[in-house]
Amino acid sequence: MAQHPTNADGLTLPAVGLGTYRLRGRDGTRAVAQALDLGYRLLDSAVSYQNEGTVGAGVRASAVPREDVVVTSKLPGRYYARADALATVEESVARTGLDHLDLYLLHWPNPARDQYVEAWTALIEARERGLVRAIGVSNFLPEHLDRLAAETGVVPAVNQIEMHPYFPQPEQRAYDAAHGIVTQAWSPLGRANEMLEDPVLAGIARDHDATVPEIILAWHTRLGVVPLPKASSADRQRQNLEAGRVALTETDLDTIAGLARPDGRIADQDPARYEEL
Ligand SMILES: NC(=O)C1=CN([C@@H]2O[C@H](COP(=O)(O)OP(=O)(O)OC[C@H]3O[C@@H](n4cnc5c(N)ncnc54)[C@H](OP(=O)(O)O)[C@@H]3O)[C@@H](O)[C@H]2O)C=CC1
Ligand SMILES: O=C(O)C(=O)[C@@H](O)[C@H](O)C(=O)CO
Repeated sequence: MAQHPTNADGLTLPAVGLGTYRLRGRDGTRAVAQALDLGYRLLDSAVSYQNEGTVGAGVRASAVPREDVVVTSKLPGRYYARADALATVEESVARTGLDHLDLYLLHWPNPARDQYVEAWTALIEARERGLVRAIGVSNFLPEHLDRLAAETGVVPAVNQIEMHPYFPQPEQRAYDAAHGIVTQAWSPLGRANEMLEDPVLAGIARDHDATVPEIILAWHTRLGVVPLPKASSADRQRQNLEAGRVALTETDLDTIAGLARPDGRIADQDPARYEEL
């Protein structure tokens, strides 16, 4: 499977990860363990998903060695004060039942509260203490990333953003690439909205004898982005993991670029204004 080496944190990410929003409880644990046994090596959780325990249990239940798995969680904005942030990272580690987490992200910049630099310094400390191996952010815009670099000198390893054919985010991706930040895509399948019925994508899928989700995830991979599709069943998990086998043409890429919509977000969550605590 293709690898996307990140910056100085030294983490190596696989081409596709597993989203876990709404995977909870015993079914969630089974879905996570099944995904690992099918070949997934990157799991995306968050304090807000209330499933770090489920994800950790899935890691322990699978046959895959712990050190081969990149387990991710995210810090919610209500814990951005330094002491809260460090205690929350410790709680995340404890909830997973693992020795450490591999990647920990600030979930949203929440710029009106102006606490994300303080939270970032806490994540730097958490990394120094060995609680997490690598640190990054999610939903950060260039102005937020510029501040982290200017005020702490530490550039995030990862920026996890909404990205799918209706909202392809070329400027943010270019910024991330120019600064050595790996872009991960959340809701890469548009959370199974009408995009999965898009006639243009369906046409490309027919040309490649593939499904629309495979075309979409192959597009992410081709653009150097790590998509994090959430899927429960083995069939969908396998399909998504293997999507990179589809070799899109330059014409396909141009056609998909034409699907971008000015209001293409799946919800009203512009990180310049949106707050999630
Ligand atoms: N950082 C952030 O702010 C955010 C991060 N995320 C992360 O990104 C992950 C993915 O985003 P999410 O919002 O879950 O949405 P996705 O775009 O991953 O879509 C998930 C939906 O697509 C369905 N699906 C998955 N694979 C297929 C397939 N091959 N064919 C048909 N349908 C399919 C799933 O079905 P089923 O339910 O049957 O599995 C589910 O209904 C999250 O789980 C979370 O980890 C998400 C939102 C915000
Ligand atoms: O799922 C996440 O990671 C989020 O950040 C949430 O905002 C999610 O996108 C959502 O829809 C909450 O209503």
